[in-house]
Amino acid sequence: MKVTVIVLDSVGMGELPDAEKFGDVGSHTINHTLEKSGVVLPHLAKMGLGHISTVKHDRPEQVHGSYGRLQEVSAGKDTSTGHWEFMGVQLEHPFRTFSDGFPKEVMDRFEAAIGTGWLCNLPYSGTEVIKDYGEEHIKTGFPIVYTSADSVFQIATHLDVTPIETLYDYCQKARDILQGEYAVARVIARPFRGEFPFERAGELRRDFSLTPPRTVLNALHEAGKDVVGIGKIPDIYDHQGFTEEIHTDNNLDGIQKTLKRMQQNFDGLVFTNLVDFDAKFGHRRDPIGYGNALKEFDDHLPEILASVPDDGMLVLISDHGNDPTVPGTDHTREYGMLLTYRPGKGAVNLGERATFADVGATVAEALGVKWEGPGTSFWSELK
Ligand SMILES: O=P(O)(O)O[C@H]1O[C@H](CO)[C@@H](O)[C@H]1O
Ligand SMILES: [Mn+2]
Ligand SMILES: [Mn+2]
Repeated sequence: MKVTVIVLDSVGMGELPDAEKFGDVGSHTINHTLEKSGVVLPHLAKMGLGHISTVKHDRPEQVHGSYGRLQEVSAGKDTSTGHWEFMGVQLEHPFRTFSDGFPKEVMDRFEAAIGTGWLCNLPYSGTEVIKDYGEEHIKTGFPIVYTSADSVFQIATHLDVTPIETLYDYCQKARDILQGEYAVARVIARPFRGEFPFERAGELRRDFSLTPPRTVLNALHEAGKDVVGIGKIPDIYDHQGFTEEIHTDNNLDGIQKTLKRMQQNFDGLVFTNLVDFDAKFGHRRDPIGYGNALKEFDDHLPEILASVPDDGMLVLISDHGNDPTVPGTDHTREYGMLLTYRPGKGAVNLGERATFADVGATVAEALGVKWEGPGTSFWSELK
């Protein structure tokens, strides 16, 4: 049995009931992006996008997918929290964030471990931080450290100054330090290249995650299923539970590699993350670019649907919002997308799911694997 799950990173379906606690009242990534960009998504509409109760889009009478929206119960609105919950981990406490930068103790240990100084250590937008500190980095060779509203320790270096393997080594050293009371969800390598204002080398980005508790991916792996992670998926779960990892350079590359892998043999899960929606357009508050990226995905959807075998399943989900029309540059606390497709089966309204973990529970049941953790499977509604 072939199951494919694709995460459209940050494509939120409107504010969650607790959005106020996150300062995100009124956020609505999908509606605001479609409004601002004027883009229409005919193939996603045929899967039921406009039938999701919070979404404003055409609602064709005949849809061939099942649709709903996902509530996030974990305390957070970042990629790690969302993805871990998809696969059965509900976090009661948010990952620690460092809105004033990292404490002296941490930075002293980091400096001793890497043997050079460092720059910045503040919350920053990744494209701004290289403009403001890039030249100094080139002069001194000191890596640029920055964070955000997410639980991240990000290290930016120029490819001509710091070899990429050295940057990854800095990240591993930071990862070893940032445990226990300083346990950030991710340490992220953010290399850049070229001349001022510089360009980020997105294809060389690497995420060094905390190790998650046991997830559905471990259960699938133990049951002998194929578990193929595409894009940053294996990084997000600290490489736990995968039989295969496929790196991608951007959304289009992720779509093409997913298609290729879907068309080859496997028995289990192909699990893809498409991050450009978030990294290139959401955080950059670029609704036009965001709309075009959605259109690009929509253009390829017929080919993806045609690659789902008769007894297979496709699931499209999103891990948080990142409304490109609201102030700031951070994620927004929103419902996750839920669209599923099974060839020849009718369309079912899957309603509002109580937790992202329903996705993992459903994948496990579809593949005949026992999952003892959180989540309620909706597989019986799709059969
Ligand atoms: O501004 P850039 O570097 O894209 O960083 C963004 O990407 C990080 C990880 O997804 C987020 O925490 C946010 O800071
Ligand atoms: Mn994300
Ligand atoms: Mn992000």
